[in-house]
Amino acid sequence: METANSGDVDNFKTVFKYFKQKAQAPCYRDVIDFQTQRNNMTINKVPIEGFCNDMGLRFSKSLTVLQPDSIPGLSFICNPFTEEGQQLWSKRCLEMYPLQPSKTNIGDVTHSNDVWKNWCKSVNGFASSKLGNNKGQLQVLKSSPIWKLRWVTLGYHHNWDTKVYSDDNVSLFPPELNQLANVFATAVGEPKYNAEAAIINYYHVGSTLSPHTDHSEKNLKAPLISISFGLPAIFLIGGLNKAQTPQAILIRSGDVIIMSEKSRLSYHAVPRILECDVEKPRYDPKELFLAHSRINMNIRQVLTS
Ligand SMILES: O=C(O)CCC(=O)C(=O)O
Ligand SMILES: [Fe+2]
Repeated sequence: METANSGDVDNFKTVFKYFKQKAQAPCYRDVIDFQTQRNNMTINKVPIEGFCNDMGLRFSKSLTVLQPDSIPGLSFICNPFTEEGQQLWSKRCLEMYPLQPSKTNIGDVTHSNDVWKNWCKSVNGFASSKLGNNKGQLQVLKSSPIWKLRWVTLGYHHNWDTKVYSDDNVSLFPPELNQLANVFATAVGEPKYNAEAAIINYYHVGSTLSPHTDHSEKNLKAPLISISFGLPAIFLIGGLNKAQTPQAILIRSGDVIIMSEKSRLSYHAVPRILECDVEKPRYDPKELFLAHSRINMNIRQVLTS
């Protein structure tokens, strides 16, 4: 049986370092791509009638939930969002969720709404000056305060030092995000799911998220729901200890991962954000941000009932 600590072997770290390396591009042959691979997995078509209004979801009748045999408890939904739906949620993550009463890594600057406005002003400047050069646009993005945004917490604010959620540190969870999380929770048989906390992670090419488990929630049975937009990423998921060699999964914009049962407490990480060619300059602030970044909404239920 697996224990929480099985000696000092850290096979997770080896795989993490392999995909993180900059010296040469890793080989992606063994990375699971749910868009093209359908062997050795359960495929569930789950009815979701009555749920989809205003949520930006593509399917009005059912969701296809993929559950690979090799990762017990993990469910994957290939981008269920419309193009407009992706824009809507990305806009919320950039314009709305970083404002008070959220907490962010860039503190009070964001509270005054200046960061986003400043970025919009720069992009409007591109349009009027016809700054049609991708390199130039990326340069401006990198020097904008928005580039420093790394995380936002919603609802029960995750305390990064104590790793404890407290009733003294909680704000209203966005109801529309709870509604969206509930669609995905229902699709894996958890219709009573109540989203009470979320970490929104912002990544750029070169950013990583180290191997960890999420176990601060009082309720360790309710699934973790993870929704991503923007650049693709490699996601690693292992077992209850770091000795288990993790599997690599390709996540694209709009993809949803639900970690329940055994995978709820499994080690996971993001070793690499994949760069994409930006063919043409962008003149929309959120489109330009997303052409060079990845946003992940990581949603949790904290309480037991
Ligand atoms: O960015 C991701 O895909 C995962 C984020 C995550 O694991 C977390 O926020 O705990
Ligand atoms: Fe996590």
